[in-house]
Amino acid sequence: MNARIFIDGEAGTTGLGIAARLADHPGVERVSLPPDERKDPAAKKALLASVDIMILCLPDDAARESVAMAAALGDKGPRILDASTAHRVAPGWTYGFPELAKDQPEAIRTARLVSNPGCYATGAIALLRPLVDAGLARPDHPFAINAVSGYSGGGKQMIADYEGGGGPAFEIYGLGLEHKHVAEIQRYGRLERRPIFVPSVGDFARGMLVCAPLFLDDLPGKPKGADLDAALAAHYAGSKFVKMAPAEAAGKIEPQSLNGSNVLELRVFANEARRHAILVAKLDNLGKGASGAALQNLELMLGR
Ligand SMILES: NC(=O)C1=CN([C@@H]2O[C@H](COP(=O)(O)OP(=O)(O)OC[C@H]3O[C@@H](n4cnc5c(N)ncnc54)[C@H](OP(=O)(O)O)[C@@H]3O)[C@@H](O)[C@H]2O)C=CC1
Ligand SMILES: CC(=O)N[C@@H](CCC(=O)OP(=O)(O)O)C(=O)O
Repeated sequence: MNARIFIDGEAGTTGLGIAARLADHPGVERVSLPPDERKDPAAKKALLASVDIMILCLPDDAARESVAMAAALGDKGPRILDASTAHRVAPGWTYGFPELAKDQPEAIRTARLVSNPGCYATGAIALLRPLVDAGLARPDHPFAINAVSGYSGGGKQMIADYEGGGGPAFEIYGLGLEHKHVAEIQRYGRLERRPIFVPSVGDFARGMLVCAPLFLDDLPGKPKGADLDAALAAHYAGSKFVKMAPAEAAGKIEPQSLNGSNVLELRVFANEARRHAILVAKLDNLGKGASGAALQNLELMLGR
């Protein structure tokens, strides 16, 4: 029997991306509300009782409302995959980054409530968690992370601003040091110390780079760049979507080459003479950073 899937927020950037990925998807029947009822709580409530999995692609407050609506149905309510920030570090929710640890795919497969990771958080956790797990970085290491995203990361409003000619070529933001992704980076990166996170956005639609600079002599055992590369390679050996890539000799990297895919590439740029390294993650913010990751989680929730 086909699984009945409802995308709440299907008219938004992430929702449209998931809907496109689910078109003609085997074993899945997508159910929708008529456009004029998509924000009508009564219509939503009536639909939920007949849905197997609800995917939330909503602003945080609306996501919380939909979760409460499903919870009111008890066991008859759908399982939930939430793409918003609302539940990523909430008790009872399973973090939907299957590559986090060996047992994470099974945890996602059996969970009722799964949170889809943030786009920046995906890159940062992918780089840092294996180093902490391998003892190559202490959990209390003072990490700083900087990143750049395409403007689609800001959803419909930012897309409209940029495509209407209203966005700057480049801007750094989050300078209040309270970005919404820091909590999940800290929790799932296993970081005891809150990292400093500096995001930025550029005048291109999609694509993302997340960077973590490191002083190699500040790490336990004073590793070489190659040791960091080997630890990341060991963690992601056999992974379908997270891949190690060689650091470009030219010492530069652009953010858009993975657009349209669910691949996350990791690189270690190192200068052994200076004992400096920069870890770089590249992903499509709408792919492995949002809709692609959601599809990967949905497949696991469907037992595939
Ligand atoms: N864009 C990205 O790169 C990523 C986004 N996310 C997260 O996904 C979620 C959605 O983001 P994004 O797709 O970018 O946002 P958008 O602004 O593009 O889309 C949000 C959609 O939700 C709809 N909506 C708002 N309230 C309700 C409601 N009560 N019931 C039904 N629909 C509602 C909006 O309707 P209307 O069309 O009328 O405005 C809109 O279509 C957010 O929580 C975001 O943080 C996660 C990862 C990456
Ligand atoms: C460029 C831009 O504005 N990006 C968004 C993050 C993208 C996003 O929506 O992140 P979630 O996965 O947490 O939903 C921001 O910094 O708020």
